[in-house]
Amino acid sequence: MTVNTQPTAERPDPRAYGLPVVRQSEIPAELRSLVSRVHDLIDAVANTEADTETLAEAARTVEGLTAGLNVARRQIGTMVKRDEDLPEEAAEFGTITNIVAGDTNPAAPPLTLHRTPEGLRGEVTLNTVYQGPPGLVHGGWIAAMLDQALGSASSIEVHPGLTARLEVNYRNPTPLFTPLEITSRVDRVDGRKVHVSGEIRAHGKVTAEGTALMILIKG
Ligand SMILES: CCCCCCCCCC(=O)SCCNC(=O)CCNC(=O)[C@H](O)C(C)(C)COP(=O)(O)OP(=O)(O)OC[C@H]1O[C@@H](n2cnc3c(N)ncnc32)[C@H](O)[C@@H]1OP(=O)(O)O
Repeated sequence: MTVNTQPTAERPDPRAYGLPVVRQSEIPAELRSLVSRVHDLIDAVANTEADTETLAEAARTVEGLTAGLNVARRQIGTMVKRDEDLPEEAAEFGTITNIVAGDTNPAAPPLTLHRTPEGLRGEVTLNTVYQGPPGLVHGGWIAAMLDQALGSASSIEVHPGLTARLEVNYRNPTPLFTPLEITSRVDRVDGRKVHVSGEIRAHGKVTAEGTALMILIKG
């Protein structure tokens, strides 16, 4: 595999690295439903003031469910192939349990990013699971969402890479329970170094800006 340093339709295939690949459209509706319900469960657990009997019963139930699901576990590094009507050679991949965007991760919001003429764009609304200061998104989570958006810009528009440096400017508080717009783009490509930038906006106002240096993975 060669590493391309200019925008290209070619993508490395994770199967060449021994990583299993699941097509996004083949994730069972039952699993998507479970992920969504556990996402809500995390929020309920984080905020419950139920009585101790209810809590103890819930803990027993969840323990039993966890044991049942652990009977069959995915291989670490399992990838999901996104179905965006792209030709096979331009297919996009992501880790299926990615904490920000993973299809099967109940702890992920999840953040879905789509191509635009300017780069990538996504929308997400966060609940108290992602809370830092009262009513506001945790700063580390803001950095995580920007890392994902900036890394995806490199991956989709140039080639997959790893974040070597990430800088975040927190311009305004980022509110919970508010649609957040996340945008990112590639600014410059210099050999294996890809310079990317992006923003988070609430009600059209920038709450955080990020710039990053991605280093393209070696082929
Ligand atoms: C599948 C799709 C996924 C899309 C979304 C993903 C979003 C999430 C992204 C992440 O969170 S990645 C996880 C967090 N990042 C890491 O764990 C990376 C840890 N660091 C490393 O593994 C290596 O340091 C790294 C791969 C970044 C670079 O090591 P290499 O050995 O491949 O690169 P090398 O040291 O040869 O440097 C290549 C060039 O980059 C430059 N460089 C490397 N690290 C740098 C740095 N930190 N700052 C500035 N420049 C840097 C280096 O000077 C050199 O420049 P020149 O070509 O001009 O000589």
